Amino acid sequence: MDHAGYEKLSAQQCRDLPEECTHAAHCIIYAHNDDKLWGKFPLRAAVMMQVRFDGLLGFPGGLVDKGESWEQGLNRELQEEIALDLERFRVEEADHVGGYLRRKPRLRCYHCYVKQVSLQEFLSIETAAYGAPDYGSEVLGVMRVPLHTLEDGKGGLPAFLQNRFVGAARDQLLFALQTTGIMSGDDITSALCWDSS
Ligand SMILES: O=c1[nH]cnc2c1ncn2[C@@H]1O[C@H](COP(=O)(O)OP(=O)(O)O)[C@@H](O)[C@H]1O
Ligand SMILES: [Mn+2]
Ligand SMILES: [Mn+2]
Ligand SMILES: [Mn+2]
Repeated sequence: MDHAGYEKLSAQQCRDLPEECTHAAHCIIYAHNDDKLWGKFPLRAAVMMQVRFDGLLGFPGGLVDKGESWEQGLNRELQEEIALDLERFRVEEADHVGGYLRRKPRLRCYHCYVKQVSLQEFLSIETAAYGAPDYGSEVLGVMRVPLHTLEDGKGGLPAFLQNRFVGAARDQLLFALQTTGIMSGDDITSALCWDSS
């Protein structure tokens, strides 16, 4: 069991969930980034997160409505929240990497999708987000996750991970950073240093 009471499910296990399960789906959009902060600290990648209406950090996406497939619900939410150009960047079933299951107060699976784009495309998605229907209400800011660690061993990702995340978003971020190869397991463990200090 992951912390915060979620069970991590593989994509296949998600497909075996019972009928009564409700679903949410969120997407981790990222691009590899070879730039360096001050020519020194590799930025590694651009990974999109948002400041939500509830003050917590999360990924774009949301509840899948009745009658929608997970992908239909997610693409609708991405259009609402970041004005994603679905002609160019529609999220597909193949982008589904698994889910986080909660049994209480109701059975609900929080599906995680990961979509890689080029840095150029990422920039176009970012700028379009300010024109999204939900921008300024449900979505109060679009940001990139700092993936570097400063010399003090705390600035950058360690400090960022001290923020308040919604639901399983923090687990999903760490899972995606590792499975995409953006960061090694060791890098991630050291970024969690703050938790142990
Ligand atoms: O980024 C995320 N990762 C995992 N779960 C999330 C994330 N954002 C929100 N959730 C969870 O999913 C539920 C529905 O998501 P959201 O608040 O985005 O719905 P909406 O966009 O349809 O209003 C939230 O109540 C929260 O528990
Ligand atoms: Mn919604
Ligand atoms: Mn929404
Ligand atoms: Mn949402």
